[in-house]
Amino acid sequence: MEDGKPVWAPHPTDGFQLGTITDIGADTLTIEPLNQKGKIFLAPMNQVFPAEDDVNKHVDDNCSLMYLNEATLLNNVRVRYSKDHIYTYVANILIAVNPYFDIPKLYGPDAIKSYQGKSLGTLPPHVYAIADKTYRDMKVLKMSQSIIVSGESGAGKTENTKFVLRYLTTSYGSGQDIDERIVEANPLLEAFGNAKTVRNNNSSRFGKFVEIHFNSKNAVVGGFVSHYLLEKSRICMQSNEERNYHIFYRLCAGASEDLKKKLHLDSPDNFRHVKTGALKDPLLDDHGDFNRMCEAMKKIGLNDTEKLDLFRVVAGVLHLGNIDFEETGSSSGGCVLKNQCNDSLQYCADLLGLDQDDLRVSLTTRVMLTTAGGAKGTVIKVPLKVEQANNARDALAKAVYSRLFDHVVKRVNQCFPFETSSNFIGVLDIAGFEYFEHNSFEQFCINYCNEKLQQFFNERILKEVGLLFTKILSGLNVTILWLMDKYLTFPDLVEAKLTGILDILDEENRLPQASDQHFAQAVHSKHKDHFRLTVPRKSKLTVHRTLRDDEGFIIRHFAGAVCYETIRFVEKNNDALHMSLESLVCESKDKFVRELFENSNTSKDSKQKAGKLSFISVGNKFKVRVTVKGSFLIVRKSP
Ligand SMILES: Nc1ncnc2c1ncn2[C@@H]1O[C@H](COP(=O)(O)OP(=O)(O)OP(=O)(O)O)[C@@H](O)[C@H]1O
Repeated sequence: MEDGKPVWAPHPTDGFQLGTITDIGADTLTIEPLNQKGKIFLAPMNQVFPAEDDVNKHVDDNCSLMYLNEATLLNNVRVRYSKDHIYTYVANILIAVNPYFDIPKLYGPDAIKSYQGKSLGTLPPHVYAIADKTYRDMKVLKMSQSIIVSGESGAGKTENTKFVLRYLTTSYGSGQDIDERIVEANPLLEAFGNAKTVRNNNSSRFGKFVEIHFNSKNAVVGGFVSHYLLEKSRICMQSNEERNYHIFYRLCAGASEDLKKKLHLDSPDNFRHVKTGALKDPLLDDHGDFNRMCEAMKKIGLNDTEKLDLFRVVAGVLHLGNIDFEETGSSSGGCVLKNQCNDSLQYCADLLGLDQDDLRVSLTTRVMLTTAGGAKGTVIKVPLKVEQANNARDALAKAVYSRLFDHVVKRVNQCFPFETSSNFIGVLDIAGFEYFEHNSFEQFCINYCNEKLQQFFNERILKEVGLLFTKILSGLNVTILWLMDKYLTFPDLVEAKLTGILDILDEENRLPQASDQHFAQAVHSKHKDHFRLTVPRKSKLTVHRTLRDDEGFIIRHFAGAVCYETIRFVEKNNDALHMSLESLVCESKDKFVRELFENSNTSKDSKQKAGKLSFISVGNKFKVRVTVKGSFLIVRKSP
């Protein structure tokens, strides 16, 4: 840092502020802010960085800055964002800042045309440039390529994913129906898999990997969508300012009177599974979105019967949620349906093709086969307590809706079939990093996936840079030492066999007296001195400091520390549906519902046969291995 020249020094809210150094201490520097003369402050020496000569000038590529440090990189992105240049390169990685408004002409047909066949850097940074580079790499290298879109929730991942798909199908499509279908599949997927959250009115609550397939002449021939881990807990419960999946509200708002009558639908206020969250949002147009979704369904080739099948099951889940139980008061314990729920039971049973009485019995009892004593293999019906029946009802709702979502994705895939393909371009868009005042199992799973992706990113980039350095420095006697311990400690905390948080939780689920408190205690005792884990009372926020050690834990993620409240972790980690309910839906009179549960292997599970409510771990389904080749796109929320 040169004498008298401006530097970037830490700022409590803005990240960094410009100032000059007025004094130098042993470990600190005295800084005088440029815009607040005389208001000097001390800053740690390693957090003060040299500034560019002209801080208002910006460059397309962060690598072209004279000084490369956190402050200059951020400032460049900020200056560009203020001029509506939302994209910035870091070599062949693209940073995108969410503008939250439509920037005129940024994505129009002319823009698409202008980026076709152009090398990265020829034109201003753009998501189209990344898409085109990926396409050219696929063509030249004759290898499939992938783009990873990463960023916190609401950063713009899904929007940019859609721009990539639109660009590739428009530029390199075969000009047939299929190009449009690949793009039009999104409104349908989003209707069933997206929801309003505190951070994003259209938040993806599932991960997807969209492949666009090309023939030997490098023209689009079809597509394929893989989906991961729909957030099931949302189907039965949402926090105050959030909503359930869009489709529930859209159907209530947009269905014709005739359809509403058929499905016994009225306002969402009348359905337990949707009324817990925010019902109305002035920015959401459920009626209009219903019509847009129906239009998209038509474009991708869904007929009226298929549409009705989907809507029928959605309505069935809504009515199921309205079934309530009360104690029988008899000595055998158990519960019965409340009288006022008989209509809901009937509607749910009719819409899902179930026998009303069978549904009633399956919700309030579970079937067990005796395994010891008396006549082994005798079927007995065990009455459920109110809480157990509530859990059974919610487990059924989650199972039916998630099977429906699987079907939607499968049906979407049938809309752009291809017989053979030479290569594909894949775009990975997973639910983004989340951090709220209260964070639960859902945030833990989502953030874990994001952490894995970040880890892959770090390893890949460091490896590439390492190889480059090794090449440059070969011949010189230099050892390259990578300080990666901070990244490497994450997997053993979460994934390690037996001692990782996911295995500790599974172990808890298997205990006869499983409890959230015991789980949290086990996490702390097994990772007492782990760099990434600490107890809630060490949080910087008062709200977390009130939690006891057995009520939560803090994980230091790559994107910041998050305090997880462990209440209901055990319950949320269990995906099992008891045998009576599973067999009931598997044998539905309704062909569509029956098919949703085809290949349902849980019904054949031996533990289920023994009559136990088996445990199916949700957390374990999140254990991921990311092995992708290709380009990166990092999206950021606007400052
Ligand atoms: N490039 C853009 N231009 C205009 N608006 C945008 C752009 N990117 C994002 N937005 C706005 O921001 C909202 C949130 O973006 P998006 O849904 O893509 O976020 P996300 O990163 O996928 O979030 P999540 O992880 O919650 O799914 C969009 O609904 C849109 O209104």
